[in-house]
Amino acid sequence: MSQPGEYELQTKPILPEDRSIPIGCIGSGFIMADCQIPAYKANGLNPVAIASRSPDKVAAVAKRHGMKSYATHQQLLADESIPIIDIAVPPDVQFDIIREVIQHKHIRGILAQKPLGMNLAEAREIVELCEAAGVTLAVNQNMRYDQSVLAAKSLLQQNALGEPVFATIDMRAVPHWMPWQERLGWLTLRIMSIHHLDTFRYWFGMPSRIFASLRTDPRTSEKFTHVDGICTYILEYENGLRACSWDDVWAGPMTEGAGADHGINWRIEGTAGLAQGTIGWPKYPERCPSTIEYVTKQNPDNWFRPRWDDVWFPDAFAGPMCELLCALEQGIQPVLNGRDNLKTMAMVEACYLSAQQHRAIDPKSL
Ligand SMILES: NC(=O)C1=CN([C@@H]2O[C@H](COP(=O)(O)OP(=O)(O)OC[C@H]3O[C@@H](n4cnc5c(N)ncnc54)[C@H](OP(=O)(O)O)[C@@H]3O)[C@@H](O)[C@H]2O)C=CC1
Ligand SMILES: O=C1CO[C@H](CO)[C@@H](O)[C@@H]1O
Repeated sequence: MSQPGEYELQTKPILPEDRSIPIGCIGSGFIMADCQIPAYKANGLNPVAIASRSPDKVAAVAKRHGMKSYATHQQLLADESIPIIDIAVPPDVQFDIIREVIQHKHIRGILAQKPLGMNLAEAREIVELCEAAGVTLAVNQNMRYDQSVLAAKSLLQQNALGEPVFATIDMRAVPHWMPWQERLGWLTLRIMSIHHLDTFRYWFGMPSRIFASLRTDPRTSEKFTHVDGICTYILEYENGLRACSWDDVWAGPMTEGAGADHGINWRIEGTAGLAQGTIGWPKYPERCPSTIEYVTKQNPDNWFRPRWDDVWFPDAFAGPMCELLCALEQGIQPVLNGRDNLKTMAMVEACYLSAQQHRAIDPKSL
């Protein structure tokens, strides 16, 4: 029974009516093999075939998940029974693959990985090519489907917190290493901060200005030169809201043995209430659900602490694919559509520019 100040919160994606639409997967690394495909299967979706660079690895992943394996993605794309393509390859490889995908008239939808392009200009080209080809493009900004992020969005949509005043994401955690990061010289902004920037945009819309300050990660700078190690940024909104995040992917000398006190906390303060939570992925492979707790002026002595068993890695990875399939069923654009994602890409670009020029940047001007 609900009490005053208690809200119905969404923590799961909306499933498509028809879950049997065949999905073809390109890439067989961690995120495809251990997160995307298991999440699709758990929700009754239908990933049928997979292809990537190394046929032996692909065959092993295909066997594990009961899928067909193709030796090349070109062979997969030629299979006219597969209208949906799910891509999870390094960012510098993604554009060429999308270019090939849209040559095939039977393909109706693409779920691409974040970052959509190597930079905003490339992401724009991808969006324009997909639009011209009539292929629906969605981007896998799946932090939006982290259960606590969805729950917070529900609170905001129901105006439970009043006008948002101040919001923070405090990350002290080391993301899993992807070998191509060294080749690209990227550590945090296009890898992890892109999720936090996208989450702020999902919660509050597009900011007017971003001020970012970055420094190198002392551990990674021994391996390769980068600018985006530990990243801090402040988003300024016209209505006075300030949202900021510090993405500390070093987390103290954690991996050098000084203890493992790591995690991610978020908090939204509004004129009528406060919500705060944790993000569970840093404990992966342990299944550690994200959390939320909130209190409002309607019932000031009562903190509500709804809980669930689902986790971001892997469960939340069903969200963007469900969204794409629902959008195709209804003949509309997914909320996570490619053109909309250009705003998130612009926010990332604004962070790079801001840090370089030591001034606030309006992402809408890029
Ligand atoms: N949305 C999210 O939460 C997350 C998104 N990601 C994104 O997903 C993507 C993949 O990440 P992840 O799985 O962790 O990375 P991995 O390095 O584990 O896997 C990359 C995959 O791409 C394949 N690949 C590499 N080069 C090529 C190529 N030239 N042509 C075709 N395939 C190629 C690799 O092949 P091979 O098996 O031969 O090495 C491998 O199967 C990245 O864009 C990353 O940013 C990653 C983590 C989380
Ligand atoms: O997108 C992402 C989400 O979180 C992961 C945590 O290991 C990152 O590595 C990744 O790139």
